[in-house]
Amino acid sequence: MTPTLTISQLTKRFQSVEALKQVSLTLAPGKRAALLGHNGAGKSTMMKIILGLIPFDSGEVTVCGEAPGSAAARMQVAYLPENVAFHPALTGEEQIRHYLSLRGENPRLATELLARVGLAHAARRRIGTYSKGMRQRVGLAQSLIGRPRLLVLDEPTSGLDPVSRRDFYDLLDGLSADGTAILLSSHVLTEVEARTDSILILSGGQLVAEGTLADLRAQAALPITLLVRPAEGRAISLAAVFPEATIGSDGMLRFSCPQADKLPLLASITALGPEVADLDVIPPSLEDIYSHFSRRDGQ
Ligand SMILES: Nc1ncnc2c1ncn2[C@@H]1O[C@H](COP(=O)(O)OP(=O)(O)OP(=O)(O)O)[C@@H](O)[C@H]1O
Repeated sequence: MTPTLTISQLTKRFQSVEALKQVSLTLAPGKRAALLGHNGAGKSTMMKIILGLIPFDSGEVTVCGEAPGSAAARMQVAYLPENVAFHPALTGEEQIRHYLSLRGENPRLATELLARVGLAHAARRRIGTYSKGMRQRVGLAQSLIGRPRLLVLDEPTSGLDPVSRRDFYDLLDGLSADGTAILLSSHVLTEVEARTDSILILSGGQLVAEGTLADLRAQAALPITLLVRPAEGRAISLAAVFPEATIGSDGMLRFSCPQADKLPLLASITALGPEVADLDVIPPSLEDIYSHFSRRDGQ
């Protein structure tokens, strides 16, 4: 299948700053990728290059096989900025009708687009009366004009409450099921963990990690944590058996062990039978994994 987005050995400099260094990635139709990275990692620069807003120094970028910024590529790509601004006096319907007309499409499609993003009930209300989540939906409806094959979303859920976030990702699921590829940046690691197909981590302009969360977890090989609750009155005797564990103020024994040692350690803990009241296995969180990769080049 031809990738929707291909980036190969992309490098971009701003005077002395190397904002992107030899970045390569592909995004297939219908795939949702999350772009993570510290402030200044190069996320916006990459998005601007994909949209054709700024030139790059070397490498290759194609959007549906076309050069970014070309008329053919622009027909296939849509962008939702983080803080999308609309004229407050326009209704949602007027806003979308206007942009449909600019794009040479039938303005009547506005009703369908607004219904698609769950705004049918408010289509004739002024945008000035909308909540932030509703404005994001207008932005998404606007970005769907012309059925783009690639959606570039800059922190699309920032400022949204958990329910609005979930609804927003539900919308993206529907679009990706229709074959739209989605590249979104976010700082909310837990939501991208559950709602995207792959995670891309930029650090200092380099793509330092790429894959599913399971891939990244395996690559990072971070230790897992085991939390053991001793049975009543057994904390001291249990701690004596496992000097490597630390005892928290809550009386729990905490183990940090490499993945490879997990099963043997579990076996030795469960072998103690009634000495142990409960046990939790806590894998490294996405934050742990993200920090691991982000720090690799000393950031
Ligand atoms: N027009 C510019 N002129 C000079 N330097 C720039 C310009 N645009 C970006 N940079 C630099 O390029 C690097 C990458 O910036 P970029 O905006 O892509 O980061 P980002 O990952 O989007 O950060 P944030 O999360 O803060 O938005 C930074 O060091 C930034 O200062």
